[in-house]
Amino acid sequence: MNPGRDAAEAPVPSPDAPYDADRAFRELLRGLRVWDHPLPSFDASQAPDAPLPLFRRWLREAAEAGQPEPHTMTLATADAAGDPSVRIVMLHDADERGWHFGSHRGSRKGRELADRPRAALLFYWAAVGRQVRIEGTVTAADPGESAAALHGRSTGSLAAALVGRQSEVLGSAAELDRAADAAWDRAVREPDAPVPDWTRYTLRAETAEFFQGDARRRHVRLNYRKDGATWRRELLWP
Ligand SMILES: Cc1cc2nc3c(=O)[nH]c(=O)nc-3n(C[C@H](O)[C@H](O)[C@H](O)COP(=O)(O)O)c2cc1C
Repeated sequence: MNPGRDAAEAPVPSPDAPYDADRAFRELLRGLRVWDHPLPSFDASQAPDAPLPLFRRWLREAAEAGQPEPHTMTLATADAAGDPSVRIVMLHDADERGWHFGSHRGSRKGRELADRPRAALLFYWAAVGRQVRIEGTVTAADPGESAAALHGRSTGSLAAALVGRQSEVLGSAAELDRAADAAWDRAVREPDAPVPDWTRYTLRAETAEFFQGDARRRHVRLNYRKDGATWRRELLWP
């Protein structure tokens, strides 16, 4: 194994020195890098008038560059007191109506969105050094559209939705095993099984920011802001 430059420069710990977990962790962090591989350039002056085509292009380029799971995104919501929470969800579609995802109405995020239908999405695609932030208002689709969207997805997605009770406290792993097995059997047997709690949500963007990372930290940030029927574009300091 080649120890590399960092290892060669690291002080050799005495065999009697106690293991310092804090220090080891800090050194691990310091040894990690971002933007240390060739990245695409981004000419913001050539960007389209609206964020959707650019988003679609960047997602495709992230997938082509080998970014694992580029269609997963961080969804931030807030409760009625304004306390934030985040989690990963899957992007089901992005079109003129907005960015679509699915979840349980009774989950923490579902309850937060019912109280306060505002959210932020974040995509980070390390393979291309790109980040996209989208903010806006979220609407819940009606039961018919939600059901159609769920039943158009895989058996695994239906089985996961059928398990239900998302974000409730789980009594034991065995309880989940039984529920998951029953849900899977039902999803196979009944591909149109109803899941009334499962909801398709759509975030209508009001701002969308595209960040292109650069090895020399000369990052490009292009922000789109909705202004009536059109989008305003502005560069931001990195
Ligand atoms: C890769 C990945 C994809 C996920 N996709 C979804 C999803 O599409 N919908 C969903 O409700 N939860 C999804 N989850 C689970 C959420 O991150 C989260 O644990 C769950 O929705 C409960 O969140 P909440 O308690 O904040 O409501 C996904 C998790 C991961 C790691």
